[in-house]
Amino acid sequence: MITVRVPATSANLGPGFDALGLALGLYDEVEAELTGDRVQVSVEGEGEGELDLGEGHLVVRAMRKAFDRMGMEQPPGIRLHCRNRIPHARGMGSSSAAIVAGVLAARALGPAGGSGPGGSFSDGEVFALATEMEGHPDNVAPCLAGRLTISWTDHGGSPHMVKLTPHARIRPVVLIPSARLSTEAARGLLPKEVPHKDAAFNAGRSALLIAALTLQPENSLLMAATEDRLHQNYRAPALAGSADLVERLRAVGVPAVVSGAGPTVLVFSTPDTQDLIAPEVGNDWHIQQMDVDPDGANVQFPETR
Ligand SMILES: Nc1ncnc2c1ncn2[C@@H]1O[C@H](COP(=O)(O)OP(=O)(O)OP(=O)(O)O)[C@@H](O)[C@H]1O
Ligand SMILES: N[C@@H](CCO)C(=O)O
Repeated sequence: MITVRVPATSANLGPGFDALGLALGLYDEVEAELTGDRVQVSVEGEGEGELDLGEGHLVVRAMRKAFDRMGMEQPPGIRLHCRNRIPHARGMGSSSAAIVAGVLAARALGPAGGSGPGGSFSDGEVFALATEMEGHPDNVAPCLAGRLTISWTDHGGSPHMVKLTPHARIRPVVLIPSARLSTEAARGLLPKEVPHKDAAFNAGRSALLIAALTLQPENSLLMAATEDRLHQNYRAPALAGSADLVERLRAVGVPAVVSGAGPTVLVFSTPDTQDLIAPEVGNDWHIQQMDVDPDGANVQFPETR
């Protein structure tokens, strides 16, 4: 039996739509083994009593895809125990985490017993398969690698990433509501085309954000660098309270954005702004300061536990 640990992630970070992502110190753990003749899934925490416990479970679906991709015969029996802490459909990368967990579990339980770079299923192939299932690389990249990632897809459709280290002054804070919003519904609100001036605006802000998060974490730069014109306004009708909260926080000088497809709000707090957050946030939100996860997903084999 192996255990896969996968971090929550926040994508977009304001202007970096489908490109930027941050790994957070909140983890799902999946114990997996090949056994018996059927799929048995148990879930503890998020999704308990809600999720499909058979072939339809997202981790199982990702394992099946990975076994196919590795050219391995499908094992009839899979046993999973999932300890879920990442909230679902809140913009904290729960689906990417489940997909990455499944692909890494399948690789670890597959013929090569967990091939790394140069093995029969490389890290690049893991990234590509997880991105194909998720649809975009911005949550998958930090989930696999940790820290702050810039990800993109080349003309052949393969994903790539660069990993950066956020400055130690940056303390991410997430404000999590109880309401959910599926990524699919949130993507359905986006227009097919945007004005050129808005695209240019976001290009500049994204570049500035990388500088502000890694080199110059000054609040005035973070405020400008977290402005967005490509997705948050279009999604505002479905984000109701989150859009209002982002506006209220920004009005008092706190660099707040919608986390992923929402509705969680992400703040890049610094020692200068951390005390400004709580007074703007009502009781309906769970406030959590987060560490940045440094290393991304990992697999523990029995001998390493
Ligand atoms: N640990 C899990 N196990 C099984 N299914 C999961 C798990 N996590 C998420 N899912 C599935 O993915 C859905 C949420 O995915 P969705 O892409 O809508 O949101 P998200 O990944 O939480 O947010 P975002 O992509 O904006 O960060 C859940 O409703 C559930 O069906
Ligand atoms: N970039 C994605 C992240 C959520 O999966 C979006 O905003 O739709």
